[in-house]
Amino acid sequence: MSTDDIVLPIIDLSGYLAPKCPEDREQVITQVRDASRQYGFFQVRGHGVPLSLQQDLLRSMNNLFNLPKEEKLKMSFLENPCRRGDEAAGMSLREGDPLPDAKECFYVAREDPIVEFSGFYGPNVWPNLLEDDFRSPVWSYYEQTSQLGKTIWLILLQGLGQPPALVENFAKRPIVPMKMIRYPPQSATLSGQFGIGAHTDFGGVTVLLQQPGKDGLEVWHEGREEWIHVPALEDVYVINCGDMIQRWSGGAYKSARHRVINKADGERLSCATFWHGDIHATNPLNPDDPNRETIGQLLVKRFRNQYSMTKESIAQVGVA
Ligand SMILES: O=C(O)CCC(=O)C(=O)O
Ligand SMILES: [Fe+2]
Repeated sequence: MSTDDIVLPIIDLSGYLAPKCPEDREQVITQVRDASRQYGFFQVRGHGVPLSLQQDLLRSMNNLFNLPKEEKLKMSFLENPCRRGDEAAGMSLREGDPLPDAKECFYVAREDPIVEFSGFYGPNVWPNLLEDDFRSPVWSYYEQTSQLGKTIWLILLQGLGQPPALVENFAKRPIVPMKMIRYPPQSATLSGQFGIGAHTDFGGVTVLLQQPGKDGLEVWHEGREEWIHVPALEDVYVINCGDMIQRWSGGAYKSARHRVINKADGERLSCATFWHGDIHATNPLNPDDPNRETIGQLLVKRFRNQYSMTKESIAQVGVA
């Protein structure tokens, strides 16, 4: 069952990005803090990512996903040392779910010339498409949503009374994977199969674009024990906090469970930019936290079974 009577707040970020008076910023900081406390999720407009770029991204995603299967297989993320590239439909099975997700995905992340730290840094793979049909718009979009992710971190820090300067160390060489997703029509999925099954996001801030008009995202509301339906609105981003933020904020900010059941007639596209932080960074939400666990260590713990990591590369990240 999902409910339509709770609406996730829509926060206008222009009050933070281009304040007319100091109170404008304070107001956004308070709104973001309250929503992250209550839901772990909120929506934003006035975010600074041009609508035309969002549209270019969606077009580029169609160009990619419409390539022949064999072409996509050549870019399989399973063969890539940095887990960049293509994840075919039906590859992702969460513990406890009877069936794998119906979605297919393509991953890009920050571009570094050599593979380092178990592949958390390294080069991307790009499909054989004209520059303007994929790489160029996707990269501009990546950069813009990375910037937005960093801004949200900044607001979250300030919401807990931390100085904004803390974000700089945290953002030195941020790990920011981006996942482009295509969901098949619900009629093409098996009974009991989700677009993406219920999960929390692992890390920091997620900046999610839903293809306008293609509803499907639902967020779990603990108090009501109901799924909140999040409509796919044009030029509105969905933002949520991952497990790392919940842990580092001492539970002040929630990492809420969510899932996708494609409610659109046809396919549905979405794109998630996951802004984690520098691999060596520790808790910026509470610099006095006695636990000095780094982002790299948390990432290894979570993904060591999925990535093919050698002992040496794990040691590099600083995990025994
Ligand atoms: O496609 C969506 O709306 C949500 C995707 C998501 O939750 C994820 O990729 O972690
Ligand atoms: Fe998610």
